[in-house]
Amino acid sequence: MADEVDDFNFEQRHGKSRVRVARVWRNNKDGRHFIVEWNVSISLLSDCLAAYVRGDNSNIVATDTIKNTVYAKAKECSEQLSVEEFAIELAKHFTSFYQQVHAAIVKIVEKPWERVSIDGQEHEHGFKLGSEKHTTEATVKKSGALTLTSGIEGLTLLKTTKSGFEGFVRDKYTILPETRERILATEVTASWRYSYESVFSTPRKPLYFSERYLDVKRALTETFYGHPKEGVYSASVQSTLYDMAKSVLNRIPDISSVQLKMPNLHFLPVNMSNKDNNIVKFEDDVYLPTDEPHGSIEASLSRFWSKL
Ligand SMILES: O=c1[nH]c(=O)c2[nH]c(=O)[nH]c2[nH]1
Repeated sequence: MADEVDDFNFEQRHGKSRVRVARVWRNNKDGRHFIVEWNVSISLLSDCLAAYVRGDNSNIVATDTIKNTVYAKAKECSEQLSVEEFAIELAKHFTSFYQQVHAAIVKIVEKPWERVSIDGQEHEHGFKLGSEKHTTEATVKKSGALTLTSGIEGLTLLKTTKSGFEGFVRDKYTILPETRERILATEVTASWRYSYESVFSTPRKPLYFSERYLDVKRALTETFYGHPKEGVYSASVQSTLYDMAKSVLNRIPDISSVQLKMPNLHFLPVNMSNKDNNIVKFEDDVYLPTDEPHGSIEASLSRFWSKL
């Protein structure tokens, strides 16, 4: 919200951050339970200039009310839904219920609770925490205009071979030897934008976006590792990142752009000797793992003809 006030430009938003909610659905027919745990942050763009410049709160939706709405809407969701659908539902509520709210931005991070299996049998109500997190951000305007992005945080991948780095710039400060044999490890942060531009045009299929999330994760990991036996050679983090981004856009038609951040988590060869002995001679076996410092490599890829 940009306003002109006292000869200044003024922009403001308010909301509630890190509202934590868990929702359980119980299937009384087969006894299976489902749980999600969400950390919700909401920002409202609203006409409430008077609160800032005159101490007049008459247009303010209290951030406490914003927080309560998260629990009320979670209660209302009688069927299991994706984190994206919940974000859109919340944002729609704020923009349609309050005349002074022009737009709502809802960000959610989902904790990766996964059903456990005991002796190969899926447990009805037992869950353990997985690793990577599913994120989303929905922005909804009063008109129903939507921008929807989703993401993965903390997808940590490693392969012990089929990676190298050669042919890079060599100058008076370069020490790094060229190699066709190294460990490749990274912690992927991905975000992608869906092409739906209105809350009225999103797919109605239950858990549609949860399925797309799994598709993206599969595209990223399969491309990183390659075939289970042969693998695939990586000439650099850059080249693997590009292949991963491309596979997301090639496999999932309703994603219009994807951004990947892939730090290069180094595994340094260990060579140790003193004046008498070679204690450890590196033979692609003993490494010093380190994440500090790490290479930082990021890029985004979008379709030419996406409606962005
Ligand atoms: O895959 C890599 N990309 C780089 O840009 C780089 N730089 C570096 O020192 N090692 C690597 N590895």
